[in-house]
Amino acid sequence: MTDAPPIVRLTDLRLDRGGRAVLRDINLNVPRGSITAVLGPSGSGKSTLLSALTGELAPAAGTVEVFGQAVPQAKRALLELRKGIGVLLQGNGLLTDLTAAENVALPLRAHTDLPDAVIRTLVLMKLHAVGLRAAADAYPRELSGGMARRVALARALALDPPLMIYDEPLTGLDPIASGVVMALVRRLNDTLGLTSIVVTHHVHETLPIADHAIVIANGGIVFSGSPAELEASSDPLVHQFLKGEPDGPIAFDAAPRTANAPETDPA
Ligand SMILES: Nc1ncnc2c1ncn2[C@@H]1O[C@H](COP(=O)(O)OP(=O)(O)OP(=O)(O)O)[C@@H](O)[C@H]1O
Repeated sequence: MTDAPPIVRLTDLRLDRGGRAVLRDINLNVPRGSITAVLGPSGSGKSTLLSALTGELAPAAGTVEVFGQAVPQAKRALLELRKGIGVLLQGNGLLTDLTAAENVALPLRAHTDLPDAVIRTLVLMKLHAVGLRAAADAYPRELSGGMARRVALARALALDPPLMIYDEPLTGLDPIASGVVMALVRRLNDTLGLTSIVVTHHVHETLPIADHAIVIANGGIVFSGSPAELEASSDPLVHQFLKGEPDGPIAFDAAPRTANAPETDPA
């Protein structure tokens, strides 16, 4: 795992939103086969970082490489790259008037010319992988929140992407469903030979399945290491984040919104 080139490599990356730097000096290698947890408080820039991986947001400085190549700006090349990235977005995004199977089939219909029978077989395989083959003909309203999340996961896996990105996969799930989803993330990663990036503020549910963790706060990476190192860290920033304390070196919700405001000043 460590000798192979990284699936994602971020070098001296700066990302701007609304005319100001949200993240700066970001350096990160995501090794093939690993699960990396990207942690950080609300508004710290986790979604912004994901946007750079999928090419929605171009770097203001530095580079983003995925599968060994710089993320392209040209639309066609970008679409090609994105086929290799499965994204599980917050809130599932399932179409309510389609069954679970029809939802999972959507990327296959959009990106392949496979005959219906083959698509049906592939869809059932994906649903089986998330433990929901029996729910193929159910509509989203007939599924629990956790089941719907797993259908969305099957859909994200439809095109066999080597890289999976999870954006807050546990939002709205109870502790049991959360445990099921996180165990599934680990199992799919290992059995399908994937590489996974999990963006979340659900630290305690995510660390047990992660190989590597980074914490984003105050515009940069304030920790990078193993989950055990994270939990043992005595860094006040990390401590404040892990304990969810409102007062400390992380300026919660204090980022100025205007383009010209100084970036470190509390609002
Ligand atoms: N389109 C935009 N225009 C201007 N500012 C933006 C835009 N999108 C995000 N931001 C700002 O960038 C910062 C980082 O936002 P981002 O959504 O990446 O954080 P996050 O860590 O994903 O938060 P959350 O956990 O709440 O989803 C915030 O200060 C936010 O207000």
